[in-house]
Amino acid sequence: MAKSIDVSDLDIYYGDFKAVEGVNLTIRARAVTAFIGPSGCGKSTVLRSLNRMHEVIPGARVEGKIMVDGQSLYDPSVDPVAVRRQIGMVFQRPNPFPTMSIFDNVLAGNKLNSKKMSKSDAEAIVERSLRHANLWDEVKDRLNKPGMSLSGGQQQRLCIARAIAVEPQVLLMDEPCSALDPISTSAIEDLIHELKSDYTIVIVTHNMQQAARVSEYTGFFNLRATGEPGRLVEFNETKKMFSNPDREATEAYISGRFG
Ligand SMILES: Nc1ncnc2c1ncn2[C@@H]1O[C@H](COP(=O)(O)OP(=O)(O)OP(=O)(O)O)[C@@H](O)[C@H]1O
Repeated sequence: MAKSIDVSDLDIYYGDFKAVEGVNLTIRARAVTAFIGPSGCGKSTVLRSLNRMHEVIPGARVEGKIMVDGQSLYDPSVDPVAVRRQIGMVFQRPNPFPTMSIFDNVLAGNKLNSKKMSKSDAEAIVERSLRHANLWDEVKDRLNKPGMSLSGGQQQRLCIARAIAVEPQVLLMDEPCSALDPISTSAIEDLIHELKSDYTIVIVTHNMQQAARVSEYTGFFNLRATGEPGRLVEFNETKKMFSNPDREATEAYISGRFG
């Protein structure tokens, strides 16, 4: 089941440094939400706070509230490892486990979660996840070859297969195409379109055309000045954001007048 996420009054710190201030937004289930904005405005920081990846950095902490389908993500009773299984992350650079086969890479998350499974269950999960990631036809005859033997675009789809093999409800993507060529980028964008019928997707991208192509909602983050915390300047439907944004600063950024 895809989930919605409600963020209120979110401040995020690295030690004493307040990196992000006062973020309020709702991420809809079964839709793609894009985060855009200039470098250093806190897009990745906010993204990482959505599955508690942020807190693995020493000194990093969050204030405010993040509710996932009505449950507080930062409640002391919530297990961060379980959160990261429900809310998966795909990173900028494809990061398959270098010593593992394609088959084992897909199952890596399931094994970490120490689910015992039969060979036939494992095969079914691998096939389903690779099909879902639009990679099955390209790799089905070489599942025992190393994950690293694939092209960059295939490796990124392998990482997406690994993320969805544990059946998360939300997929967070931090610039998933920035290390890929245009053809692989287009394959990932097609995949994002297909995945949104099952998942809630949040994508950080520097590419505004990509945000316009793949998302239904867009958040524009910005900094008032260097050293100030990042803020969410505007959150809107993507169509409106790119045609008639509410804020002057959004218009300036989208039209290339800064950033
Ligand atoms: N691990 C960290 N420790 C300390 N400060 C950090 C850390 N990661 C990010 N920051 C700081 O937090 C602020 C927001 O960074 P973040 O990476 O979230 O921005 P971003 O909008 O995703 O940038 P980019 O588009 O360049 O990736 C920046 O000032 C950055 O230097």
